[in-house]
Amino acid sequence: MHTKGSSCCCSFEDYKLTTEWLLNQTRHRPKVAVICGSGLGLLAEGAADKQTFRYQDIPNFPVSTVPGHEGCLVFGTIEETPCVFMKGHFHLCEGYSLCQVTFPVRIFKLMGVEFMLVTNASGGICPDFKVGDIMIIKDHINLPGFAGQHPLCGPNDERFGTRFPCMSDAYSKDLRTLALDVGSELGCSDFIRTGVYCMVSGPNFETIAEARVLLTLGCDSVGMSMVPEVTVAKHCGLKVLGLTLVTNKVSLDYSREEKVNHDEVLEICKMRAELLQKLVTTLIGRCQQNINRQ
Ligand SMILES: O=P(O)(O)O[C@H]1O[C@H](CO)[C@@H](O)[C@H]1O
Ligand code: HPA
Repeated sequence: MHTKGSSCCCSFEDYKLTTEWLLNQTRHRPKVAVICGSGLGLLAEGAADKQTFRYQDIPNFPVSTVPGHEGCLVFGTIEETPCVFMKGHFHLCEGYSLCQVTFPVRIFKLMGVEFMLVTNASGGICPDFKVGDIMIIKDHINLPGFAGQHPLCGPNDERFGTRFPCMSDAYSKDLRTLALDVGSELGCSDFIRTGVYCMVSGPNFETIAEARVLLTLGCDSVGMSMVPEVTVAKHCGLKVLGLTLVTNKVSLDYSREEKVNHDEVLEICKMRAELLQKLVTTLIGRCQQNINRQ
């Protein structure tokens, strides 16, 4: 794997090599992939028959450098659904190219994954949002993409998808409806929201002027990840659900004294991890019913 500007630096052979390595090391054949954002690695704990690989031991895999990202791939089953969990993912601000950030998504596709559930932490922009709310992502704004930092820039490999993919339905409507239903069954409708997520490159949290711009643009929450993975997943035909945990309220007002920091973000993730795990586990069971019906 080599780096070439911001465009794709991985060849089809790189993806194939990693996929074959994993398929040779595990008997699991995942249908669902779950990407666990900051402090949300616990989501993998509900899986049975687990097999774990550290990122540094997987050929071509980047390694996690952000606190709260354990850096391992966990295969297992949830209610008989074969799954793979990424305990930790990669960020542009760690210095990775977007091709490296999204590398695992194409591995999942080549392994036979059909559904991808992405979770992360974000700051609430919508004034109605409260800390601890879980937002089902309806749509996103790819702010780095506006500036040419886009995971699909560079030569297009038709084996993954078309040159100009449609992104108006990146987040599956069926899965969003399912998530709302499951949330209501679990009695957490009060803090389940739906909205538009915006990705910024980070690593700094937003200035107040930037936060006001995001509000004007129609963003409900803001974070430093997820959009590249979702874009690449949609490009290669995966069905995607995005859940973001609102870990802090983004300051829109110069008189507000609170200052956000990553420890606080991890603290809120810890507080909500058990509930998110229940939500994700139940959703995976329902995805299986969907797979069986196909
Ligand atoms: O997106 P995840 O990995 O959850 O991490 C979130 O938490 C970090 C900030 O505290 C940022 O990296 C933001 O994107
Ligand atoms: O306020 C935030 N801004 C950007 N990313 C984040 N991740 C958690 N909270 C935030």
